[in-house]
Parts: sequence; structure tokens; C-alpha cells
Amino acid sequence: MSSTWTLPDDLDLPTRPDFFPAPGEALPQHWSKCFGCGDDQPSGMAMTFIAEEGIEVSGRLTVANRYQGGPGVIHGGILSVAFDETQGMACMLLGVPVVTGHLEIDFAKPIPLGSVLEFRARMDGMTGRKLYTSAEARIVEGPTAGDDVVATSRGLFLTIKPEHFTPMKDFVDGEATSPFGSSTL
Ligand SMILES: CCCCCCCCCCCC(=O)SCCNC(=O)CCNC(=O)[C@H](O)C(C)(C)COP(=O)(O)OP(=O)(O)OC[C@H]1O[C@@H](n2cnc3c(N)ncnc32)[C@H](O)[C@@H]1OP(=O)(O)O
Repeated sequence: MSSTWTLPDDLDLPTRPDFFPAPGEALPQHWSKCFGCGDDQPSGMAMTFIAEEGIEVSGRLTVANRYQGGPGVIHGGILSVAFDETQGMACMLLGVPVVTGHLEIDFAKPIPLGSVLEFRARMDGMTGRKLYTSAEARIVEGPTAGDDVVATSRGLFLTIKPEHFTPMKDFVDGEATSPFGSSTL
């Protein structure tokens, strides 16, 4: 079974901007406490990303035992986080903050614990604030490593203004430090 997602016809394709890291170079974290990529999030997935050629980015994830869903295989939600994160990083090309509006995943093959997954993502086009992305995953290390695509994803990201997160900034450590919506950060 595969996605029924169709791209609108009238999309513009972004080009690689000068500020974007060179192919092979690391992309910066977007938020240190992010569950997907933050280095100040001990329970997180600590994914890292690099710029690829053109407008593509890639990221890696080692499937830890704690990411288990079905017996011996990755949880679908964990895979979804990785796709969300990778496609979000592909949107870094624009240099403005984004959030995920829509995300869909096709789970094509089982992914054993201990596998190392490589995710590749890019923007397929944009119109106004809407950025359309796609990504796929392969197992690059592990008992079933190979060229087969084991999962694919499509996303819609929306550009936001920096103040989008202002009402939530008091909650970054999980406890409100002031009534919701009253942050001065
Ligand atoms: C350097 C930095 C790097 C940044 C790197 C970032 C990496 C981040 C990786 C993790 C990302 C996340 O997990 S983010 C966390 C999960 N996501 C969220 O929390 C988002 C929660 N949702 C929202 O806040 C809101 O719904 C928004 C911002 C997505 C949209 O609200 P809005 O701003 O009021 O915009 P709205 O008018 O509703 O919609 C604008 C247009 O988008 C369309 N649209 C909106 N949502 C959808 C949708 N689900 N499916 C289809 N279309 C949609 C509308 O039809 C409209 O089209 P038209 O009429 O214009 O044609």
C-alpha cells in the first residue's frame, strides 16, 4: 500500500541558498530540547543531519531497543518522529521557522532493532507558507541492510513567525513557570 498524497500543480521549487552548509557538512540543531535531535534531551533520539547535494538532506538513526513496537522491530511512532525531523530539516533551506501541518508515512518493510537507518529528504515545492516535502528510509547497517526503501513519507510544513512559540516558552522544562500565555520570553 502506498500514499495517495498528490502535489499541487503550481509549486515553486526552491534553490539552494548561499547560507546553507556545503554537501557533507552538519546541519545545526533547530532546538536543543527537541526529542528528535536535541543534545539537551537525554531521553531523545539525538538524530544528526547533514546537507547533501542540491536541496537534499540526510539523517541517521540507530534503532535502540527502547524504540521497540512489535516484537524485535521499530515502533511506527519512532519512525514517524524521524521522518518529521528529517523533512523539517530539509525546510531549513528557507531559513525561516516551520512546523509540521501534515505528515504521512508508508511502512514498507519491518525494521529490526539494532538497524542503522538513513533518511533522505527534500522540499518538493512550495507555495506561499506551504512547503511540500518527501523522504525515504533505507537500512544502511544491520542484518537486513540493503538498497531497498523500507519506509517513505510526505509532509506539509507551514512557515511560522518566531512568536508562534512565545505562549509555550514557559513550558520548556515541562512545568509552567507562569500562567499559560503570559511568557515574556
Ligand atoms: C531555520 C528553522 C528550521 C526549522 C527546522 C524545523 C524542524 C522541525 C521538526 C519537527 C517539527 C514538528 O514536529 S512541529 C510540531 C507539530 N506541529 C505543530 O505543533 C503545528 C500545530 N498546528 C498549528 O500550529 C497550525 O495549524 C499551523 C501553524 C500548522 C497552521 O495554522 P495557521 O498559521 O493559522 O495557518 P492556516 O491558515 O490554518 O493554514 C495555512 C494554509 O495551510 C493549509 N493547511 C494548514 N494545515 C493543513 C493540513 N494539516 N493539511 C493540509 N493543509 C493545511 C491551509 O489550508 C492554508 O492553505 P491556503 O488556504 O493558504 O491554501
